Amino acid sequence: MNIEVDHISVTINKKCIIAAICLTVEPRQFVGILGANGSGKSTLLKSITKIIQPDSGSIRINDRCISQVSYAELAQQIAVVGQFNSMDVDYTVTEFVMMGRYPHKKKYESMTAVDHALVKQALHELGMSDYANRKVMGLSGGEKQRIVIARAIAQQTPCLILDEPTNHMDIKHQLQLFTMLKAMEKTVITAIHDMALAYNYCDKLYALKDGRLLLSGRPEEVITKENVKQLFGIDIALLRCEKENKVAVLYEG
Ligand SMILES: Nc1ncnc2c1ncn2[C@@H]1O[C@H](COP(=O)(O)OP(=O)(O)OP(=O)(O)O)[C@@H](O)[C@H]1O
Repeated sequence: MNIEVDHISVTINKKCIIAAICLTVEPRQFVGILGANGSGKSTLLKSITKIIQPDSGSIRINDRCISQVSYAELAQQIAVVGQFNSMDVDYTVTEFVMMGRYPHKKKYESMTAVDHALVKQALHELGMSDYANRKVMGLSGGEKQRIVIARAIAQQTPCLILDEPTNHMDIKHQLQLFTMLKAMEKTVITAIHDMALAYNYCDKLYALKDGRLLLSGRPEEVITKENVKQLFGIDIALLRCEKENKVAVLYEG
């Protein structure tokens, strides 16, 4: 799936939240959105998923203007993991993840063996198989986050849009999640605060500052000492681990 965001701006209560943002996402590209708290990452992602209507500019999905794509159709194309997810439901984990199959169903259409298999597979991929019959309400923060992602995976869309998906997750599950997302070869757009994950997993990064696009490019072009100072006002050092072909980011304050 390709996504083209062309000069979108969002104003809320007369305050400019994002201004003239442009973004191009190629099919199966893994794109990270960086930026300090309040820089506009969620607002940008909500605009792409039609939760917020920009005041100006346009968004095209597979060369179609998003205003012409219905919510039902959008849900078959894009699965969303929001920053805050309502989990106050009296569902089992399986019932919750099964909601990811709704966009593919007509009214009153029953779930099939294929739907059940996809839910089972998604739970397996997130390491949540043993929790299938547990109640959502009793899960820990990290476990809840993993079933929200499992629901998005079960939705079987070509594109995933995630707002800080590693929230509440321990380091092992963060790494597993990004390794899994990368291996899926879907189109992925994710807001992300962890610069090492962004550096090591993303194909392309966009960096926002005060609602404006400050930088874009490959991780090694965007995450530099100078750029991070400009974006976050902190000094970093990049440590290269040649054997693993990975980069660690040391925050120097
Ligand atoms: N409905 C709203 N009313 C007023 N201000 C809003 C509203 N929605 C967002 N904002 C403001 O817009 C700015 C950008 O918010 P947004 O959630 O997009 O930032 P973010 O980059 O995702 O931040 P974070 O890293 O903290 O999640 C913030 O200053 C926020 O307070």
